[in-house]
Amino acid sequence: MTYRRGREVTQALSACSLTIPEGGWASLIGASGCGKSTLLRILADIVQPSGGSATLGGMTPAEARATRSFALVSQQSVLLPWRRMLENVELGLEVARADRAERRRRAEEAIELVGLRGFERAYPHELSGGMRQRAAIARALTLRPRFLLMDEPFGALDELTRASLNFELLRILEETSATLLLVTHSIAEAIILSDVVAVMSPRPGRIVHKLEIGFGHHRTDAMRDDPAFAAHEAELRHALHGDPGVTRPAIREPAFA
Ligand SMILES: Nc1ncnc2c1ncn2[C@@H]1O[C@H](COP(=O)(O)OP(=O)(O)OP(=O)(O)O)[C@@H](O)[C@H]1O
Repeated sequence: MTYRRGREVTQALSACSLTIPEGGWASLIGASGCGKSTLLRILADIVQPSGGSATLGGMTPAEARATRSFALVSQQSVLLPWRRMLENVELGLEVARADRAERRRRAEEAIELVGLRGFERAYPHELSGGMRQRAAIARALTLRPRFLLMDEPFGALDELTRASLNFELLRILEETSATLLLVTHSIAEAIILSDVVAVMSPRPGRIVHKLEIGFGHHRTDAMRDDPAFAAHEAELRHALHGDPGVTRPAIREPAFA
Protein backbone atom coordinates (compact mmCIF):
# COMPACT_ATOMS: atom_id res chain seq x y z
CA MET A 1 0.00 0.00 0.00
CA THR A 2 1.49 3.26 -1.11
CA TYR A 3 -0.10 6.59 -0.30
CA ARG A 4 0.57 9.37 -2.80
CA ARG A 5 -0.09 13.01 -2.12
CA GLY A 6 1.37 15.19 -4.84
CA ARG A 7 5.04 14.27 -4.97
CA GLU A 8 4.97 12.80 -1.51
CA VAL A 9 4.97 9.00 -1.51
CA THR A 10 4.60 6.91 1.64
CA GLN A 11 4.95 3.18 1.46
CA ALA A 12 2.59 2.27 4.29
CA LEU A 13 2.59 -1.52 3.86
CA SER A 14 4.75 -4.11 2.17
CA ALA A 15 4.84 -7.77 3.13
CA CYS A 16 1.60 -8.43 4.98
CA SER A 17 0.18 -11.89 4.79
CA LEU A 18 -2.42 -13.01 7.28
CA THR A 19 -5.27 -15.49 7.04
CA ILE A 20 -7.91 -15.60 9.74
CA PRO A 21 -10.21 -18.64 9.71
CA GLU A 22 -13.91 -17.72 9.73
CA GLY A 23 -15.06 -17.32 13.31
CA GLY A 24 -11.45 -16.73 14.40
CA TRP A 25 -10.04 -13.78 16.29
CA ALA A 26 -6.87 -11.92 15.30
CA SER A 27 -5.09 -8.79 16.50
CA LEU A 28 -2.57 -6.44 14.95
CA ILE A 29 -0.10 -4.76 17.26
CA GLY A 30 2.89 -2.57 16.44
CA ALA A 31 4.46 0.85 16.84
CA SER A 32 2.60 3.95 15.74
CA GLY A 33 2.71 4.38 11.96
CA CYS A 34 3.37 0.74 11.07
CA GLY A 35 0.20 0.53 9.01
CA LYS A 36 -2.31 -1.21 11.30
CA SER A 37 -5.16 1.17 10.52
CA THR A 38 -4.23 1.14 6.84
CA LEU A 39 -4.66 -2.63 6.78
CA LEU A 40 -8.08 -2.30 8.40
CA ARG A 41 -9.04 0.52 6.01
CA ILE A 42 -8.17 -1.71 3.04
CA LEU A 43 -10.47 -4.45 4.37
CA ALA A 44 -13.22 -1.90 5.07
CA ASP A 45 -13.01 -0.64 1.45
CA ILE A 46 -12.01 2.85 2.57
CA VAL A 47 -8.71 2.81 0.63
CA GLN A 48 -7.66 0.66 -2.32
CA PRO A 49 -4.37 -1.22 -2.02
CA SER A 50 -1.74 -0.41 -4.66
CA GLY A 51 -0.90 -4.12 -4.90
CA GLY A 52 -1.81 -7.46 -3.43
CA SER A 53 -5.30 -8.48 -2.42
CA ALA A 54 -7.55 -8.61 0.59
CA THR A 55 -10.65 -10.76 0.86
CA LEU A 56 -13.35 -11.30 3.44
CA GLY A 57 -14.94 -14.71 3.17
CA GLY A 58 -13.87 -14.85 -0.49
CA MET A 59 -15.34 -11.42 -1.25
CA THR A 60 -13.42 -8.31 -2.23
CA PRO A 61 -13.79 -5.49 0.31
CA ALA A 62 -16.18 -3.75 -2.12
CA GLU A 63 -18.37 -6.86 -2.34
CA ALA A 64 -18.22 -7.29 1.42
CA ARG A 65 -19.33 -3.68 1.85
CA ALA A 66 -22.18 -4.10 -0.66
CA THR A 67 -23.45 -7.17 1.20
CA ARG A 68 -22.97 -5.44 4.59
CA SER A 69 -20.78 -8.31 5.69
CA PHE A 70 -18.51 -6.28 7.96
CA ALA A 71 -18.79 -3.54 10.54
CA LEU A 72 -16.06 -1.15 11.57
CA VAL A 73 -15.76 0.16 15.13
CA SER A 74 -13.06 2.70 15.93
CA GLN A 75 -11.83 4.58 18.98
CA GLN A 76 -13.75 7.68 18.00
CA SER A 77 -16.95 5.98 16.93
CA VAL A 78 -19.33 8.85 16.57
CA LEU A 79 -22.71 8.88 18.25
CA LEU A 80 -24.95 11.70 17.10
CA PRO A 81 -25.30 13.99 20.16
CA TRP A 82 -28.90 14.95 19.34
CA ARG A 83 -30.14 11.38 19.16
CA ARG A 84 -30.93 9.14 22.10
CA MET A 85 -28.85 6.00 22.58
CA LEU A 86 -31.54 3.74 21.06
CA GLU A 87 -31.85 6.02 18.02
CA ASN A 88 -28.06 6.00 17.63
CA VAL A 89 -27.98 2.21 17.71
CA GLU A 90 -30.76 2.14 15.08
CA LEU A 91 -28.74 4.40 12.78
CA GLY A 92 -26.86 1.62 10.94
CA LEU A 93 -30.12 -0.11 10.03
CA GLU A 94 -31.70 3.21 9.11
CA VAL A 95 -28.93 3.77 6.57
CA ALA A 96 -29.49 0.18 5.41
CA ARG A 97 -33.21 1.09 4.97
CA ALA A 98 -34.50 -1.65 7.26
CA ASP A 99 -38.13 -1.13 8.21
CA ARG A 100 -39.01 0.53 11.50
CA ALA A 101 -40.13 -2.56 13.43
CA GLU A 102 -37.09 -4.57 12.33
CA ARG A 103 -34.82 -1.67 13.28
CA ARG A 104 -36.27 -1.44 16.75
CA ARG A 105 -36.19 -5.20 17.32
CA ARG A 106 -32.56 -5.63 16.26
CA ALA A 107 -31.43 -2.50 18.13
CA GLU A 108 -33.05 -3.73 21.34
CA GLU A 109 -31.44 -7.13 20.87
CA ALA A 110 -27.97 -5.54 20.40
CA ILE A 111 -28.47 -3.21 23.38
CA GLU A 112 -29.27 -6.23 25.52
CA LEU A 113 -26.13 -7.98 24.23
CA VAL A 114 -23.81 -5.11 25.22
CA GLY A 115 -25.51 -4.68 28.61
CA LEU A 116 -27.03 -1.22 28.06
CA ARG A 117 -30.69 -2.02 28.82
CA GLY A 118 -32.29 0.82 30.72
CA PHE A 119 -30.27 3.56 29.01
CA GLU A 120 -32.14 3.59 25.69
CA ARG A 121 -33.48 7.12 26.21
CA ALA A 122 -30.18 8.66 27.35
CA TYR A 123 -28.34 11.12 25.12
CA PRO A 124 -24.62 10.42 24.43
CA HIS A 125 -23.48 13.15 26.87
CA GLU A 126 -25.42 11.37 29.61
CA LEU A 127 -23.43 8.14 29.08
CA SER A 128 -19.90 7.32 30.26
CA GLY A 129 -17.10 6.76 27.73
CA GLY A 130 -17.41 2.99 28.16
CA MET A 131 -21.18 3.13 27.65
CA ARG A 132 -20.75 5.19 24.48
CA GLN A 133 -18.32 2.59 23.12
CA ARG A 134 -20.78 -0.16 23.98
CA ALA A 135 -23.47 1.75 22.11
CA ALA A 136 -21.14 2.01 19.09
CA ILE A 137 -20.54 -1.74 19.29
CA ALA A 138 -24.29 -2.36 19.57
CA ARG A 139 -24.83 -0.21 16.46
CA ALA A 140 -22.26 -2.36 14.61
CA LEU A 141 -23.91 -5.56 15.85
CA THR A 142 -27.38 -4.60 14.56
CA LEU A 143 -26.00 -5.29 11.08
CA ARG A 144 -25.11 -8.82 12.20
CA PRO A 145 -21.69 -8.58 10.58
CA ARG A 146 -19.78 -11.73 9.71
CA PHE A 147 -16.61 -9.70 10.12
CA LEU A 148 -15.95 -7.24 12.89
CA LEU A 149 -13.12 -4.78 12.19
CA MET A 150 -12.10 -2.88 15.31
CA ASP A 151 -9.53 -0.09 15.43
CA GLU A 152 -8.48 0.62 19.03
CA PRO A 153 -12.12 0.39 20.17
CA PHE A 154 -11.26 0.64 23.86
CA GLY A 155 -8.19 2.89 23.56
CA ALA A 156 -9.75 5.87 25.29
CA LEU A 157 -11.02 3.92 28.29
CA ASP A 158 -9.55 3.33 31.74
CA GLU A 159 -7.95 -0.03 32.51
CA LEU A 160 -10.87 -1.49 34.48
CA THR A 161 -13.57 -0.53 31.98
CA ARG A 162 -11.37 -1.78 29.20
CA ALA A 163 -10.84 -5.15 30.86
CA SER A 164 -14.55 -5.65 31.49
CA LEU A 165 -15.40 -4.68 27.89
CA ASN A 166 -12.76 -7.13 26.63
CA PHE A 167 -14.61 -9.99 28.27
CA GLU A 168 -18.00 -8.66 27.16
CA LEU A 169 -16.70 -8.57 23.61
CA LEU A 170 -15.55 -12.18 23.95
CA ARG A 171 -19.05 -13.19 25.03
CA ILE A 172 -20.57 -11.30 22.09
CA LEU A 173 -18.13 -12.92 19.66
CA GLU A 174 -19.08 -16.34 20.95
CA GLU A 175 -22.79 -15.55 20.65
CA THR A 176 -22.55 -14.08 17.16
CA SER A 177 -19.73 -16.27 15.75
CA ALA A 178 -18.28 -13.15 14.10
CA THR A 179 -14.70 -13.12 12.82
CA LEU A 180 -12.64 -10.43 14.54
CA LEU A 181 -9.70 -8.35 13.35
CA LEU A 182 -8.63 -5.96 16.09
CA VAL A 183 -6.02 -3.20 16.13
CA THR A 184 -4.73 -2.50 19.62
CA HIS A 185 -1.78 -0.97 21.42
CA SER A 186 -2.27 -3.24 24.41
CA ILE A 187 -0.38 -6.53 24.46
CA ALA A 188 -2.69 -7.92 27.16
CA GLU A 189 -5.80 -6.98 25.19
CA ALA A 190 -4.35 -8.61 22.08
CA ILE A 191 -3.78 -11.87 23.99
CA ILE A 192 -7.21 -11.84 25.63
CA LEU A 193 -9.04 -11.21 22.35
CA SER A 194 -7.08 -13.32 19.86
CA ASP A 195 -6.31 -16.75 18.50
CA VAL A 196 -3.40 -15.17 16.66
CA VAL A 197 -1.53 -11.92 17.26
CA ALA A 198 0.36 -10.39 14.33
CA VAL A 199 3.20 -8.05 15.26
CA MET A 200 3.91 -5.30 12.73
CA SER A 201 6.99 -3.21 12.18
CA PRO A 202 7.16 0.20 10.43
CA ARG A 203 8.82 1.73 7.35
CA PRO A 204 7.44 0.00 5.46
CA GLY A 205 4.73 -1.70 7.51
CA ARG A 206 5.02 -5.46 7.52
CA ILE A 207 4.11 -8.42 9.68
CA VAL A 208 7.27 -9.55 11.44
CA HIS A 209 5.91 -12.11 13.88
CA LYS A 210 2.77 -14.17 14.42
CA LEU A 211 1.93 -15.72 17.74
CA GLU A 212 -0.76 -18.35 18.16
CA ILE A 213 -2.56 -17.87 21.45
CA GLY A 214 -3.09 -21.25 23.00
CA PHE A 215 -6.24 -20.48 24.98
CA GLY A 216 -9.55 -21.86 23.72
CA HIS A 217 -12.62 -19.72 23.12
CA HIS A 218 -14.16 -19.94 26.60
CA ARG A 219 -12.02 -17.37 28.33
CA THR A 220 -12.29 -15.79 31.73
CA ASP A 221 -10.31 -13.14 33.58
CA ALA A 222 -8.39 -15.98 35.29
CA MET A 223 -6.44 -16.49 32.05
CA ARG A 224 -4.26 -13.52 33.04
CA ASP A 225 -2.89 -15.56 35.96
CA ASP A 226 -1.91 -18.49 33.77
CA PRO A 227 1.86 -18.71 33.24
CA ALA A 228 1.17 -19.13 29.51
CA PHE A 229 -0.26 -15.59 29.52
CA ALA A 230 3.00 -14.14 30.88
CA ALA A 231 4.98 -16.17 28.35
CA HIS A 232 2.84 -14.79 25.50
CA GLU A 233 3.30 -11.26 26.86
CA ALA A 234 7.09 -11.69 26.97
CA GLU A 235 7.23 -13.07 23.45
CA LEU A 236 5.14 -10.22 22.04
CA ARG A 237 7.17 -7.60 23.93
CA HIS A 238 10.37 -8.98 22.45
CA ALA A 239 8.88 -9.13 18.96
CA LEU A 240 7.68 -5.52 19.29
CA HIS A 241 11.15 -4.38 20.28
CA GLY A 242 12.60 -6.10 17.25
CA ASP A 243 14.69 -8.68 19.09
CA PRO A 244 16.18 -10.94 16.45
CA GLY A 245 15.21 -14.59 16.51
CA VAL A 246 12.20 -14.33 18.80
CA THR A 247 11.24 -17.85 19.60
CA ARG A 248 8.43 -19.24 21.61
CA PRO A 249 9.55 -19.88 25.16
CA ALA A 250 8.78 -23.31 26.59
CA ILE A 251 5.30 -23.06 28.09
CA ARG A 252 3.02 -25.61 29.57
CA GLU A 253 -0.37 -26.30 28.00
CA PRO A 254 -2.73 -23.48 28.98
CA ALA A 255 -5.32 -24.44 31.54
CA PHE A 256 -8.11 -22.76 29.53
CA ALA A 257 -7.71 -24.57 26.22
N1 LIG B 1 -4.32 9.22 4.04
C1 LIG B 1 -2.98 9.11 4.12
N2 LIG B 1 -2.18 9.79 3.27
C2 LIG B 1 -0.84 9.69 3.34
N3 LIG B 1 -0.17 8.90 4.22
C3 LIG B 1 -0.92 8.22 5.10
C4 LIG B 1 -2.36 8.28 5.11
N4 LIG B 1 -2.83 7.48 6.11
C5 LIG B 1 -1.74 6.95 6.71
N5 LIG B 1 -0.60 7.39 6.09
C6 LIG B 1 0.77 6.98 6.44
O1 LIG B 1 0.86 5.57 6.37
C7 LIG B 1 1.64 5.06 7.46
C8 LIG B 1 0.79 4.08 8.26
O2 LIG B 1 -0.26 4.78 8.93
P1 LIG B 1 -1.39 4.02 9.78
O3 LIG B 1 -2.34 5.06 10.28
O4 LIG B 1 -1.93 2.91 9.00
O5 LIG B 1 -0.51 3.46 10.99
P2 LIG B 1 -0.95 2.85 12.39
O6 LIG B 1 -0.06 1.70 12.65
O7 LIG B 1 -2.41 2.60 12.41
O8 LIG B 1 -0.59 4.04 13.38
P3 LIG B 1 -1.20 4.43 14.83
O9 LIG B 1 -0.88 3.27 15.74
O10 LIG B 1 -0.46 5.67 15.20
O11 LIG B 1 -2.68 4.66 14.63
C9 LIG B 1 2.11 6.27 8.26
O12 LIG B 1 3.42 6.58 7.83
C10 LIG B 1 1.13 7.37 7.87
O13 LIG B 1 1.75 8.62 7.90
